[in-house]
Amino acid sequence: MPHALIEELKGKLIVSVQAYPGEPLRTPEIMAAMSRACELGGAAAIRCQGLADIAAIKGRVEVPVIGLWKDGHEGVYITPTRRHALACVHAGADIVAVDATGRPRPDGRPLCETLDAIKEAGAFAMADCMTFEDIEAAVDLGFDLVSTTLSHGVAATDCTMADGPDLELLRRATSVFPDVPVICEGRVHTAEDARQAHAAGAWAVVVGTAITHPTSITSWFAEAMQ
Ligand SMILES: CC(=O)N[C@H](C=O)[C@@H](O)[C@H](O)[C@H](O)COP(=O)(O)O
Repeated sequence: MPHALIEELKGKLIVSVQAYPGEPLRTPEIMAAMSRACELGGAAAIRCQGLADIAAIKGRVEVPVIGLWKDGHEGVYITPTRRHALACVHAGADIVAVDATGRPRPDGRPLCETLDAIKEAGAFAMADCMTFEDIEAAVDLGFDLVSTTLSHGVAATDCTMADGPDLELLRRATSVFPDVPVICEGRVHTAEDARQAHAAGAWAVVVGTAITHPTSITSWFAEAMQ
């Protein structure tokens, strides 16, 4: 039986509030204001990037904060080491999201060390996965939540509105692990995508770009009028 904080997320929408390096909205104050706006709209948790954003958002919303730290942009870059994960906990993350793929980690240390450190620090751990095998391994290790986050392997901002979530991976994971909180994340671009992910058994659905990345959303509309 998952902890009450994870249980509270069941059937809910989580919003990912992130701006990328060099973008106009990339300041903690703006990310915190946007997070509060999403909370008012019904977000059951906020997923966010970077220590300053985690701290600012934690101070602004009541709902749980899923924190991560992106360091680099190739290979394992989402909370790549134990040090990054502990810093996210200390910044205020209730749940820490980490890259849980089998790819080499920058410090050469095993993923289980990061997981243990998060748990010892009193937080929960979310496994950002690429494949079904990643999900299996993360369940075996004892992650509190597993997610389809990395299944497409391309930057969220490089997608078009027509790209949808990986429902096939989601369905396989929820049928093999019916008791594990499996999160659908990545390319949930429409309310219909979210409905389908929910119907496919997602414990919760994370929406980022389609709610909180106005540059991408604007380009989708502009391109539709070409
Ligand atoms: C692949 C990667 O680095 N994903 C990141 C993880 O935090 C974010 O850039 C995404 O916005 C997030 O996963 C939500 O996905 P979408 O923006 O597609 O709703």
